[in-house]
Amino acid sequence: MHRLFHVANNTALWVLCVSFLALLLVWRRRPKGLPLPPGPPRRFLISNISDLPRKFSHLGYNALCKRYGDIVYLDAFGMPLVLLGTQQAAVDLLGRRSAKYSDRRFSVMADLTGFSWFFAVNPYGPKWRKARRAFSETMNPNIVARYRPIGERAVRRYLLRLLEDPENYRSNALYMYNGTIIAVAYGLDVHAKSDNDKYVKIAEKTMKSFHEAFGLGGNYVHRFPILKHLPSWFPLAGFKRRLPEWSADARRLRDEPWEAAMKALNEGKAASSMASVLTGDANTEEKVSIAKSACASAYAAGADTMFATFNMFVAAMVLFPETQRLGQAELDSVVGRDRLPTIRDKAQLPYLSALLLEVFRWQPVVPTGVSHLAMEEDEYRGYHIPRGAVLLPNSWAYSRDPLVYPDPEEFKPERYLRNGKLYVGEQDPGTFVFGYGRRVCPGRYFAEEMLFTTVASVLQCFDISGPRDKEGLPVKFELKFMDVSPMLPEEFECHIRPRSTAAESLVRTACSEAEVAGLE
Ligand code: HEM
Repeated sequence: MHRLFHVANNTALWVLCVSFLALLLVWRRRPKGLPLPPGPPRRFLISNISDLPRKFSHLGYNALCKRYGDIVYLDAFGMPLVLLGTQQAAVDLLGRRSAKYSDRRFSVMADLTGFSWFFAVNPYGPKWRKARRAFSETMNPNIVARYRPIGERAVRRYLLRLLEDPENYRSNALYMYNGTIIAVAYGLDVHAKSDNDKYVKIAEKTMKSFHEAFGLGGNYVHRFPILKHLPSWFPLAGFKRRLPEWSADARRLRDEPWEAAMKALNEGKAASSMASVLTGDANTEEKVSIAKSACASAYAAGADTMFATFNMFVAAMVLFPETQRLGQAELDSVVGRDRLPTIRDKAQLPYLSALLLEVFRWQPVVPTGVSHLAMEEDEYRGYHIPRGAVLLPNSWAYSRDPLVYPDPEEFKPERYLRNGKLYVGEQDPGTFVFGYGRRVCPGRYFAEEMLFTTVASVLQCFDISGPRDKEGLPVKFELKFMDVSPMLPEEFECHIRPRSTAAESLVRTACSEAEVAGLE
């Protein structure tokens, strides 16, 4: 009796197990009979929510890919997520099949706040296409050359600030990139004593609101758009109480600098800018709105990313002083010590060009890239990718591929050099740090020029060093990062001093406000 009960019990268990496995297989098989990519098992009610990393998601996603494979499937409360663990998978899908993967996740927050002028968050469609076209018209490699004087002037002012206020090198750098984008987008010259300074403040405040709205607070609404119907007094509806402030900020950044640019244009005082190019054609309400979107998007996507990259450069110079010395030696022999370098020197500065490439790779500032949405179902390496799946690249993981980048944690500009010449080949970090396909960063040409000018000018005139002990000797320190987007290094002890009295006087001469004002 006891034995019979045992057998019956075992049989029941087997039947249960087999049915469960069959169910699982049916569940994971999709229309074409293909399975979904592998991934951690989904849990009852919470699907894969507990598998999603809470912090530094590039590390968590990388760990999942190491465990399950190049592409990994997760279910976030019904939203399919596909992690792309290798650069090959990202290029194959987001790049080569970009016709299928150029959408963005619908953002209810963009509509609620009015941030839908930021075309980076727009779904793939006519609105995005028009804004992107307008943006690219004013940011292609030929046009970018027109903005060089703006970038050079901003860098010169920054050098002066480094001399006079080296402790605040970070906040001054942020001001430099903010001001540069405002000048490029609207032709408004921004410096502390000018009236235009207020546009930097508007832009900073607006981006704070943007991150609040699209970050943690607004996240629930992204996931469950139905929450937008909650009354504002409801406990989970804190985002609703903030909406008026976020919307006002979104409007201000889109409208106020644009209006100032139009006024300057009408008075014949405007410098060449994105606005001055786009306004020529902006003869309907729709075209004006597109032009405003393109200009404000430049600020929203451009200033923080350049600022973050510059901070990674400073950290690299502190941690790898030999590369700093080699960069300076190249500058001394090619540019000399009597003038500042410009982008026109780049072709003669292979080591410095390689150094900037290595900054992009060593710590990608958008480590998980920007997600793309599948516009139709697809098949990849025998797996089914459902329509509406969110595809997440992982630039950080690609930058750590030891087959492409041996010793990936080391900062080695020489990776990109052959016989003293720049040789990028398959190692080009630009193929992942700026994203993919139809959504690839349209500001990259400008970013590369501006960052090159900053890096070369700072190294020409200053020595950068890190923490020291009581005897003044360098001490080792561990670089830590802030879990923000774009990613930033945590603040660390950093000393920035002129390389010589000659370098100091070069900065003062080149940067005197009078000369700066007459640069154009
Ligand atoms: C080092 C600096 C920069 C980095 C690392 C960077 C990186 C990126 C990345 C990863 C994307 C997403 C691409 C994708 O969806 O696959 C992106 C998009 C974008 N970037 Fe950049 N970017 C930088 C500088 C800039 C600058 C200076 C501007 C403007 C002048 C800019 C404007 C944009 C815009 C407008 C988009 C949205 C494109 C779209 O959705 O169609 N970026 N960028």
